[in-house]
Amino acid sequence: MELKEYPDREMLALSLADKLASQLAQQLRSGGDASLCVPGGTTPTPVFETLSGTDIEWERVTVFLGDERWVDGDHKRSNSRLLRRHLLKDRAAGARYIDLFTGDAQPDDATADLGQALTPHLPITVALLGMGNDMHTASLFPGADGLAQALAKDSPMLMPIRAEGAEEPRITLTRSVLSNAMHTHVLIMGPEKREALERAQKLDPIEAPIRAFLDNATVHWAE
Ligand SMILES: O=C(O)[C@H](O)[C@@H](O)[C@H](O)[C@H](O)COP(=O)(O)O
Repeated sequence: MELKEYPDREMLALSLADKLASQLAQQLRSGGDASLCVPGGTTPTPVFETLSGTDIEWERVTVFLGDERWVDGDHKRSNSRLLRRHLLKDRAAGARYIDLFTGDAQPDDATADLGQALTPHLPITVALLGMGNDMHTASLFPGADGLAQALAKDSPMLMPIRAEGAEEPRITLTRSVLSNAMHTHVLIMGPEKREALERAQKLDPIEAPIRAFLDNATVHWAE
């Protein structure tokens, strides 16, 4: 794991957006299309705002979330809504977007079709992960139903998740997909998350799911 500390959140957002764009561009230059997996939550908004204006060939980039809350796309807790407002606009409006919320009654009904839609875009070129203070990432929450299966090296690509720390059922990409990304970045801000990261480094993924992705990751932190 590499830890990058920034003097402030603005510097972090500018520098990280630049890094993500250059890794996508590098993949595009090599001739293939690229995929970008991003987190929901509140932290990534400034990174999305900068990234959306970067000059790469977005038409050849497929964007999807690492997890989605099972709510309509216009619900205030929808991660897709956040992406449409802050990332999939400006130059990045040209990107292809795979929406993990299918409108099925339950996330369980959506995993097979979504797995088919995502497969052509794997391995993920660039994965950006967030982390909660409880050390969850994507919707891999400590104590969630099925967490051991989601963290297995041969996990199904996507799983429905129900967990105490989550307000609604969710769908999440799992270890087998997220840990195979060509480039992995973790974005955290503030002292509590820094402390949680340090705790996670000493724990097993079943207690600290972010741990499963740290070995090959660059962690970006600002106060
Ligand atoms: O849908 C979600 O909630 C996320 O994808 C989740 O994994 C998020 O990255 C962390 O919970 C951090 O969230 P914050 O950035 O809001 O602290």
